[in-house]
Amino acid sequence: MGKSDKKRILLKIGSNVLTKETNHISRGKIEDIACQIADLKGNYEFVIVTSGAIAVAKQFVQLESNGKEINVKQALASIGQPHLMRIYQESFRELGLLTSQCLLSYSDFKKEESRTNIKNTINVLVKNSYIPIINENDTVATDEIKFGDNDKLSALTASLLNVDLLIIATNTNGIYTKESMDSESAKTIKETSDINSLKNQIKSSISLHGTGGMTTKVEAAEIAQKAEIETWIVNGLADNFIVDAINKTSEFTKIITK
Ligand SMILES: Nc1ncnc2c1ncn2[C@@H]1O[C@H](COP(=O)(O)OP(=O)(O)O)[C@@H](O)[C@H]1O
Ligand SMILES: N[C@@H](CCC(=O)OP(=O)(O)O)C(=O)O
Repeated sequence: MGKSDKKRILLKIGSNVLTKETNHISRGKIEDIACQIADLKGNYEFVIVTSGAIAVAKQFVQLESNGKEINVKQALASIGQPHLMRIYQESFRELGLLTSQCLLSYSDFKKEESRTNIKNTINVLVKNSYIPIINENDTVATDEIKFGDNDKLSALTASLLNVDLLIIATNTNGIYTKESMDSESAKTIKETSDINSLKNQIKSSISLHGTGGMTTKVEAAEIAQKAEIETWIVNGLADNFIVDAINKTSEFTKIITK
């Protein structure tokens, strides 16, 4: 089953966007995303990779540890994921948008049969107007929680589905030049195809709920570029950030194909 005439966007939403940099998941942000998808659905179809399961659980539970931090995070993800999906489902349904959940792990991308199944399942969902909402299967995926690889997951999914565009929503106006990053007027790198030059601009800082920082986003862009997919790194904290990026009325980083 092939793609429709609509442009397919893989939208990755980071924990900081979903919490609007607080300790609580923001229903308002999820509603903002739903509104934009409803506005754009005539011309675009969306597949979402969302973080936030751990962040949503942390807001109402503290777990006794068995000594390994990673197991606590996995347990938190297991508690938070159904809550996260409930908020997506309720907010999207208000606007007539249908949602579904897919939990994936890296090993799934290594097996040809699993790759085919992921592709076919998502194509059936999208063809039937369901928006697949993907997260890492954190119960089995320890590396993901350690390295913040929902960025990588989004790039692998984008490549597998051969989407037209990968949008990574984070808490900055894209990638800033290294020297301007901590100043009042951080300067966004607007467009480049040069991944190595971007790697030189990265600082080691990571935001409140984030995991991989900008490093994993640039690595994701590299994976997408190899699959000839353009990546946009946009500020998901702003209202209407997808529509504004498409209309070129916001500042963000475009990593174009070679
Ligand atoms: N050159 C750069 N430009 C912008 N942000 C950068 C840069 N280098 C490092 N960062 C850090 O990357 C963070 C975004 O990644 P992360 O905290 O993992 O968020 P997310 O939850 O969206 O994945 C920014 O808040 C910033 O601290
Ligand atoms: N699977 C985890 C994702 C953690 C993660 O990668 O976070 P982020 O760096 O905000 O994309 C969760 O849902 O909490």
